Amino acid sequence: MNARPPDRPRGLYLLTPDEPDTAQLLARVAPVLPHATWLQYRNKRADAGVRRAQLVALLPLCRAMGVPLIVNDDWRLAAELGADGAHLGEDDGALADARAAMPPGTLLGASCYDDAANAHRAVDAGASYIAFGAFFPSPTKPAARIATKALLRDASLPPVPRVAIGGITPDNARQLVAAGADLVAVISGVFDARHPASAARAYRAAFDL
Ligand SMILES: Cc1ncc(COP(=O)(O)OP(=O)(O)O)c(N)n1
Ligand SMILES: Cc1nc(C(=O)O)sc1CCOP(=O)(O)O
Ligand SMILES: [Mg+2]
Repeated sequence: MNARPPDRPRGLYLLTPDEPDTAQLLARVAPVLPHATWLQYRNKRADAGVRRAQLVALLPLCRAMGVPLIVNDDWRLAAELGADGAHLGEDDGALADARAAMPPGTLLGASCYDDAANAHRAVDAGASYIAFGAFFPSPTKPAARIATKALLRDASLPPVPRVAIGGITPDNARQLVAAGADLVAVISGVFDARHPASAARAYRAAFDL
């Protein structure tokens, strides 16, 4: 039995592509944003100045659409710019430091990869959601560890939203939702699609939203 609290966020957790041009980034994000529950700003190639400028540009768009904006890797930048959250992986610093420094209610996500023990540690340190993956081979991160759906079904996981990531397509999303994913986190399945807005809508449909 996998009873899901009714107040948990659900749907598409969209991550931005490594787009170097800020105007182009906005042009790519704007049409898909109405279908996203959360947006994560992630750019692994841009320097600090570009990342800051891109976040400053994305914030009003997200505010206008009512979509929380979460910053990958850098909780200090998230706090400084007043973003809605930060997402930290194993190389991104201590969750407890981020939780202590960020305003109450700020979203704080933790990459837990393929291990439920990471999720317990993360929530103990202040994470407000947990992410597992990769569930399928990821075009964006081909070397990602592979996670199994049993993780999402684990009844002993802490009671916070469960995010699935890695190679998720509109077609394979339903099996993760059925296993217990509250959100599916996606880059290439939306931004490399021929019709990104249609693809984003299709993920929502996997949740019957
Ligand atoms: C929702 C979500 N889940 C996992 C990740 C991966 O974080 P990390 O392992 O730190 O890798 P990078 O994204 O920084 O390359 C994520 N960003 N978001
Ligand atoms: C950023 C990231 N983290 C992963 C993990 O397993 O922790 S997989 C991944 C890439 C997600 O992109 P796509 O939707 O294109 O596969
Ligand atoms: Mg990271």
